[in-house]
Amino acid sequence: MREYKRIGKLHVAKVLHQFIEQEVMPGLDLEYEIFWNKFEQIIHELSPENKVLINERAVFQQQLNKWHQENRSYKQGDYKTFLEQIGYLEGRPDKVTIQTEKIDLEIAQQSGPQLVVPINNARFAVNAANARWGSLYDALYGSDAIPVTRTLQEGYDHKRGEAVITYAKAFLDKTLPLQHSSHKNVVSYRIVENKLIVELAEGGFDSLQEEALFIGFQGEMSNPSSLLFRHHGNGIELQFDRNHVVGASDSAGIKDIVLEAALTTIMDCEDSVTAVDAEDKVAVYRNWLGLMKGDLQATFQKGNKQLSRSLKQDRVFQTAEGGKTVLKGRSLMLIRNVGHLMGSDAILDEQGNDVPEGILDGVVTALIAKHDLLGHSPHKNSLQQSIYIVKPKMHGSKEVAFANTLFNRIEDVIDVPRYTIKIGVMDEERRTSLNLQACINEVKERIFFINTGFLDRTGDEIHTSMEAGAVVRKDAMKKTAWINAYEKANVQAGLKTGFQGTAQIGKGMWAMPDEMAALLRMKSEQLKAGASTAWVPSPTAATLHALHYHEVDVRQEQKRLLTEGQDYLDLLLQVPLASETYSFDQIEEELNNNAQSILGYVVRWIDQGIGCSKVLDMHNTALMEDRATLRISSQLLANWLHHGVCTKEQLEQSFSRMAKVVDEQNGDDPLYFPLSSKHSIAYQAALELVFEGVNQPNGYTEPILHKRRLEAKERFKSSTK
Ligand SMILES: CC(=O)SCCNC(=O)CCNC(=O)[C@H](O)C(C)(C)COP(=O)(O)OP(=O)(O)OC[C@H]1O[C@@H](n2cnc3c(N)ncnc32)[C@H](O)[C@@H]1OP(=O)(O)O
Ligand SMILES: O=CC(=O)O
Ligand SMILES: [Mg+2]
Repeated sequence: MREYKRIGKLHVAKVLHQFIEQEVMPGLDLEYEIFWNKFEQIIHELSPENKVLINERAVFQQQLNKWHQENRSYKQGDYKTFLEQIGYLEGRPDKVTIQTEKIDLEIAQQSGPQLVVPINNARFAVNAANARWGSLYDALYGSDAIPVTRTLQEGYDHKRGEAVITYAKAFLDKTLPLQHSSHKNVVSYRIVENKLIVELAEGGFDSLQEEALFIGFQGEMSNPSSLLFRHHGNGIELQFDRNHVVGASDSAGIKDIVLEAALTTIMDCEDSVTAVDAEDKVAVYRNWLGLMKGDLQATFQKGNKQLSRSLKQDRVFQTAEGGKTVLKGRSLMLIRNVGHLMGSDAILDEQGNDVPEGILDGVVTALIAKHDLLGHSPHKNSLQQSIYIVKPKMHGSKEVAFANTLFNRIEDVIDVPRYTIKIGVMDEERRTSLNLQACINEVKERIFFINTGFLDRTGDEIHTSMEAGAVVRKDAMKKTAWINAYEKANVQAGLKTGFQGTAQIGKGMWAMPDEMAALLRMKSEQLKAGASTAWVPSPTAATLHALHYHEVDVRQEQKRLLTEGQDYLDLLLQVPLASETYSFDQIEEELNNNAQSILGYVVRWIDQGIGCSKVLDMHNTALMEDRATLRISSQLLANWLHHGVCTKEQLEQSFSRMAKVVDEQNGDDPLYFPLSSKHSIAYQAALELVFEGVNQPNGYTEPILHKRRLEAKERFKSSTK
C-alpha cells in the first residue's frame, strides 16, 4: 500500500511529498506551508473545471456520432453548419497578434532541429541536452546517410571515411564557399589580419566568398585547433588535429565538422514515457530536477566500457578581433507536460480521487524549473528567465484558456513574474486545428510555439468521425486532403499571428529512426512549407536534419508564405473515408501491419515500462512507436471492425499470428515476457485497445495502458515477494 501524507484536504503520496520538500524546495525561497496551501487551492478550484472540459469532449463526440448516424451521406455545407451550431467550430477572432516577451534566441531567432526524448531515461535525456552540437562525420559515418554497400573494416574504415569527407566538403563548398577554389583543395586554414585565409594544394591562397560567416577560433591564429562559422544563424565548426586518425588522412588536418544541431529539446513527460503512479511520476520529475540543477548524470555500461555522462559546458571561442564569444553547449530545454485527460494517484483529493495529472505536472515541473531561474545550475538553461512548457492534446480554445489560467496560478504559487511560463501549443486535435487562431488568442502573451503533432492528430481524425464510415489505410492517410490542409493551415495561422522572429512554427516527428538517407532526402520539405523547427527522434537525426537549415533559408520561406491567403477550412473538414473496397489481401496486410505495431509497442510498455520503442513494421523498417502512433493503429482497426471491413475473428487471428512474430523479434531480450503466453497482460491490453477502441475517450490509449501497466506492476511485485 502506498503511504500518503495529509496536507489540508489533500493526500499527498509520501514519495512525492518527500521529493518536493527534501529535494526540490530547498533553495527556492518558498515557505513550505504557503506552497502546499496554494497548491491545494489550485487543485480544488481547477479540478472541477478540468472535469467539465473532459465532459464537453464526450458530449461533442456523442453529437458527432449521432449526426453521422443520421446523415449517412451529406453536403459539406450542412456538416459545417452543424459544427457551428454545436460550437465545435468556434468562429475566428478578428485580428490576433502574439505578444510573447522574453523568448530565448534558439526559439525566436534561430531555426533548427527540435529533439524529443523520454525524460525518464537519464542516459538519453543527458545525451539529448548535449545534442546542441553534433559531429557531422559521426552522423554520416554511422548511419545509412551514405549507402553502406559492404562490411566495414573494424575500427576506422578509411574508404568509408573518405566518402564521409567528400560529402562533408561538398557541404562546405555550398555553405561556406571559397572565392575561387574548393575546400577539398585546402591544405591549411589560418587567420591573418582578422581574416580567414586558406592555403591551397595547387599553390596560392583563397578566402571565403562571404567573410562575415567566419565568427571565431580556438588555438593559434596561425594554426587553429577549431574554426567557427555561422550560416543562416547556426554554427558550423571545423576541428583540426593532424595526429587524429581522421585528421591525419585529411589534407587540411580536419578531424571533424561539428554542426549546431538540436537547438531545442523537448524533455518529454508525456507520450514517450510510462508514468502510471506516484513512484513513476517522481522518477520523471527527479530527472527534470537534475537537468534544471545541472547535476543529472547517467552511468551505464556500453560494450565492455563503463561510461558516465553529464551535461556539457558552454563553448568559448576567440574572435578574430581579439574578443571572446561564448556559445551555449546544450540544447534549450523545454518540458512537455501531460494533457488534461488523466489523473494521478500521486495526490488524492478529499474524496480519495486522483487529481488531474496535468495540474500536477504543471506545478511540479515549473517549481523545479525555478532552480534554473535562480541560477542554481552551472549550466543556465533560459538566458531570458523563461520556463517552456509544451502542452499536448488540447481540444479547442476553452481548453487552451484553461491551461492559461493554470499557468497564471502556478506563477503565483512558485512566485515568479506573470508570463514567466511560456506555452507550446501542440496542434494535434481536430478541434484545435479548426480553431487555431482562437486557441492562439487565449495564450497570446505566453505562446512560444505551435506544432503539428500529426500523429495524435491522425488518431483524433479517425476517432472523431468514427461513425462516418471506414477510413483509408494507414499509409494512404498521409496523402489525404485534410492532413495537407492541416499542415498548411497551421503555418498560415502562425504567420498571420506574428510568429516570425518571436515563436516557433514546428512540424512533426521523423518516425523512421534508422532511415537517415530518407531523412536527408525528405525532411527539408517541412522547412519549405514554413516550419522554423521540426522534430527528430535522436541526436544523429538532429545533426543530419541540421543540414537542411543551411540549405533552406527559413526566413525567406516564411516571408513568401506570408502573403498566401487560402482558406483551408473546407479541406480540413474532409473526412478521410475509403472510397474503394479493399481486397482480402489488402485487408489482411493492413491488419497484420497494425497488429504488429501495436503488439511490438505495447509489450514493452506494459511489461517493462518503456514508453517509446523502435518496432519493425511488415517491411522490416524500424519505426518509432509511441502513444500517438498506437492511437492511430488501434483506432484504425477499431474503425474497420466497427464498419465491418474485417471481423473480430480475423482480428484475433491476426493478433495471434503477429504475437508469435513479435515474440521471435524479442527473443534476445532476457526481460521479455511472451505475448503468445496466455498470461500476457500486454496481449490483453493490445486486444482491448482495438475491441474497446470505439469507446475510448477521443481514441486515447492512456486509460487502457495505465490500467494494464498497474496490473503488470502488481503481478511483478507479488511474484518477487
Ligand atoms: C508523436 C510524438 O509524441 S513523438 C515524440 C515522442 N518520441 C520520442 O521522444 C522519440 C525519442 N526517441 C527514442 O526514444 C529512441 O530514439 C527510439 C526509441 C526511437 C530508438 O531508441 P534505440 O533503439 O535505443 O536507439 P538506437 O539504438 O538507435 O540509439 C541509441 C543511442 O542513441 C541515443 N538516442 C536515441 N534517441 C535519443 C534521443 N531521443 N535523445 C537522446 N539520445 C538518444 C541514445 O542515448 C543511445 O546512445 P548512447 O548509447 O550513447 O547512450
Ligand atoms: O506529439 C506529436 C504527435 O505527432 O502526436
Ligand atoms: Mg502527440
